[in-house]
Amino acid sequence: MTAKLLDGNALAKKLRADFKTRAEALAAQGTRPGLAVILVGENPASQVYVRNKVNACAEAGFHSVKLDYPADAAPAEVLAKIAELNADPAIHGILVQLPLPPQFDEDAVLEAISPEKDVDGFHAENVGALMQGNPRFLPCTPYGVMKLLEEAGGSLKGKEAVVIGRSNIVGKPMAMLLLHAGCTVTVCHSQTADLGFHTRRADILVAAVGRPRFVTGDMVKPGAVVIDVGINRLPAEQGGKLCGDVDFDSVKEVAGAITPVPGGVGPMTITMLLANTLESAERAAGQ
Ligand SMILES: Nc1nc(=O)c2c([nH]1)NC[C@@H]1CN(c3ccc(C(=O)N[C@@H](CCC(=O)O)C(=O)O)cc3)C=[N+]21
Ligand SMILES: [Mg+2]
Repeated sequence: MTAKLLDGNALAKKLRADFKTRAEALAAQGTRPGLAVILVGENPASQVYVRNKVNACAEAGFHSVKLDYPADAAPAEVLAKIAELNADPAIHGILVQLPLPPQFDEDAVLEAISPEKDVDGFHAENVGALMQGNPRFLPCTPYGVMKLLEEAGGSLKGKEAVVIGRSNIVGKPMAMLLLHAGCTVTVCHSQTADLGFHTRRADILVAAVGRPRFVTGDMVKPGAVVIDVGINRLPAEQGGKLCGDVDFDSVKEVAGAITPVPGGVGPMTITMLLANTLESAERAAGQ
């Protein structure tokens, strides 16, 4: 292995210790950071993520509430709860776990969250603010990736960055953050003609495709920083374990630095959710 391992668990632990100190200081002045997480349905992966988020809050000294709805919940009921949380002074962040069941209009739900409490950064107002270079909340996964890149060291200015994936949650905001950091950014996707041509030019390569082990060593420039956003559960007959969008074994021999799965981007996503909730609470307390 030649690549340096970018350890998301270690960085998350360091950042969360600082958040805990800040949360306790804020609580001593009467404002304990509070997060509400809404989960609709019984998707087992979503249940794990939501439980991890709630546990992370408790460990950092945040208040949290978890609201569970059955898969056949009426959208109006969830929207009424969001309105209630928008007005609740003990809640500084509201997260509705995605995906939602088919009877929901996801955009309508995201727009119902107060932009001041939209700690996912998915509300149109916050997406627009990010585009303009005036962000209120950075979307947690791309925000976590920027922290990992900071940890990798070296300036981002003038670097070639390639993002594979163009989702609203990861690919698009990721490209915007890299652009703001001074990278020359290329966004690749399923219709990209010659993917390898682009990825082999990347000093920084971010994979958010949702296909297990999609990025292989031959697609990577020697010395590149490779960030794996993928979380794929392999079928039971292949061991049932988690794997990323990057073929770790071949890429680690070529890259200069690489994130593992698990233990890379995932724990940083939750960490930046805490960061946004804490920031929101600090703002609410007038700091
Ligand atoms: N409104 C909304 N906001 C989200 O931020 C959001 C969402 N919906 N829907 C689903 C995705 C996925 N996501 C993850 C968070 C943590 C890990 C994580 O902690 N992963 C661990 C492994 C966890 C495991 O064992 O399954 C790791 O990579 O080390 C993964 C994935 C947040 N998401
Ligand atoms: Mg895509």
